[in-house]
Amino acid sequence: MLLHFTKMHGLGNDFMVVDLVTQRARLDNAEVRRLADRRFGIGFDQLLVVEPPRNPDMDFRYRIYNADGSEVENCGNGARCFARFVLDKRLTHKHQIRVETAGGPLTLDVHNDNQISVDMGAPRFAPQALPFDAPDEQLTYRLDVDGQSHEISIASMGNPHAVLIVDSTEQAPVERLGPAIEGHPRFPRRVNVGFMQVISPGEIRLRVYERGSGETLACGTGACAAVACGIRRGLLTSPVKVHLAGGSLKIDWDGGDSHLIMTGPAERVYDGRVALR
Ligand SMILES: N[C@H](CCC[C@H](N)C(=O)O)C(=O)O
Repeated sequence: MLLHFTKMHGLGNDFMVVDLVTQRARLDNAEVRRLADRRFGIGFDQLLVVEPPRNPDMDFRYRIYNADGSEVENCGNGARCFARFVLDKRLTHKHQIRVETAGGPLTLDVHNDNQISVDMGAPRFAPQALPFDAPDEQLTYRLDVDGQSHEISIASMGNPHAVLIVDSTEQAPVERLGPAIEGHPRFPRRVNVGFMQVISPGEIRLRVYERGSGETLACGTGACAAVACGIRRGLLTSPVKVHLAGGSLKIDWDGGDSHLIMTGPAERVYDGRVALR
């Protein structure tokens, strides 16, 4: 069977996007891992799947799979590419698109200047929302990693994030601490790990070691989680510009239960077809 797909990226966080509204295919974890391989397959950080909604109030169901085959709750850069894809493929003509994800509903707004805003819902900080093993909700936690104690903040954007503050993202020990925290036993479903350098109350640099994919050039939900934790700790004030290796995002959040809005680009690279096993 030949599966049509579009290769896309959001600030270098790259995706294989598949329309399972007009196509039918079964993609199990092993097949996702094979397709994710950058030599034996197509190569991507995440696979994004467009399906008909289960909730009639929604336009689509949006499913996300990491390169390791794990299905996850949300992908922010992917949400912007999702909006661009369903319009390009004429699966909708709407410029405000409602999608259901395993992490909750998202609203995608496609602007005329090619930027796309995503209403990511309200960040959640309760440990059980991630899940994270902690007795109660705090602004920061101590986490012992390989005999060293690190201060972290946590947030859920539907998917789990740990955020560390670093003096310099360039010097941050991402290769060592990223995987050690991603698989830390206090995160039973693993965790995305953000390394945030505060430049000013309205500007940060960020690197993210992503759960199930490793360090990526950008992480949309990671940018949202880092800004939410920074605002909550009084280090940042909305709006915040987030500089990532692949480019910049704008995050607006008024705190509390208000919804966080992420704005940035989405690019199409090529259309392809791949033979499924
Ligand atoms: N690795 C993430 C999913 C992709 C998130 C990222 N690519 C984004 O743009 O939000 C997780 O396991 O929760």
